[in-house]
Amino acid sequence: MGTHPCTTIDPQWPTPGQALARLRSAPPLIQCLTNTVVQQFTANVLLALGASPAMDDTEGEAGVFASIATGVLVNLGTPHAEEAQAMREAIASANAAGTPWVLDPVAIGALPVRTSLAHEFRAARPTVVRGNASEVAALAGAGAGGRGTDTTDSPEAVLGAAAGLARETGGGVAISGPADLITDGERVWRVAGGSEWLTRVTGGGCALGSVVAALAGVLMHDDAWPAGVPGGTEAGGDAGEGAPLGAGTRAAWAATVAHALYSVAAERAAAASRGPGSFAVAFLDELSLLDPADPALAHGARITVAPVEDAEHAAEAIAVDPRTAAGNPAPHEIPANPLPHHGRTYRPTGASNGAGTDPSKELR
Ligand SMILES: Nc1ncnc2c1ncn2[C@@H]1O[C@H](COP(=O)(O)OP(=O)(O)OP(=O)(O)O)[C@@H](O)[C@H]1O
Ligand SMILES: Cc1ncsc1CCO
Repeated sequence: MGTHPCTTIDPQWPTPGQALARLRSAPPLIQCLTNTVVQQFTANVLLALGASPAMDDTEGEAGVFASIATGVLVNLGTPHAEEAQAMREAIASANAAGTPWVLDPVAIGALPVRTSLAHEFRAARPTVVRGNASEVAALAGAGAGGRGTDTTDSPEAVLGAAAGLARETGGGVAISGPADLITDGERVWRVAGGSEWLTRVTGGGCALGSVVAALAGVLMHDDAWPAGVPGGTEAGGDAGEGAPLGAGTRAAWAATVAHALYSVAAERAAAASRGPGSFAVAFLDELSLLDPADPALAHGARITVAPVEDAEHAAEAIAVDPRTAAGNPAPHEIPANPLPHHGRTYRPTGASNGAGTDPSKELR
């Protein structure tokens, strides 16, 4: 490859469409130890995509289940004592089996039980950490957390901390927001698009974690993915031409693919929705209708990449909206919410581009 590996997406890496085809040809079994609020929505999201969910968070059997699962989600939204113990079992079992697992540190920062658990689990080296910007910053030791389950930071502002976290765990770190940022510690992939309606349905981020677990399960041990491509050490670093593709880089790319699939389905659902209720239903429909051959699921359709050594430079580079590039879909106009919204104007937190800075796209 003549080009610096940090600024290219290798054409040999599976596209979102190819990854989706592989997922559907052999549906991954995804164990979700997740919060009580989002269990059904999460299971439905996985089913709609083509994966097979199982919400086994029972102490004494969660570890047994993790030994046969394709991927595992550990989400700290409602971390009761028994579930916390089940999480320990599942993580130990997943690590022993080499099964990818995703940590979603929901609302950590000020809350002691989940914050302590998140740091305990971080030391077990999650394949992917997925959270909103405040959650990722808190896990990286660079922030005090958000407002409950909502972020008070932008993904761009916490990118440097996220990259440090990725280098420490040797995995990928994914930050959701108006545009999603995913890093392996060396470079950052930006996924454009999506829909603000995802923030108005509970579990928009939590279910995304399960989709990341599904794609990591499909792609981490994918034989069709060439092993010797530029860029990547064990920790995801840039080892140069011909070096083995690191686990961290694979994890970050699997997470990027998951975010791209999610983003396309959300945009299409938003176009067919009147509000959060119809959006949630349409989103499940659109996930199931995703077509692997759709040009919107090619590499360049919404994914851009930049080096992360200099986080400021990376934030600048990725601030260029790739949707203006040839072959990309026009950004979807989010319809105004026709319902009164408790007399307040909803402003997406942490917006630095796209819908977040366009007042015409506010939900009122
Ligand atoms: N302003 C926005 N515009 C478009 N998409 C958005 C916006 N904010 C978030 N999203 C999308 O919503 C999804 C969930 O991200 P979010 O940051 O809300 O997660 P979260 O806070 O962890 O969610 P939760 O804890 O409610 O499950 C992601 O797919 C993200 O891309
Ligand atoms: C609302 C809520 N409370 C704890 S977890 C959760 C789901 C969204 O994160």
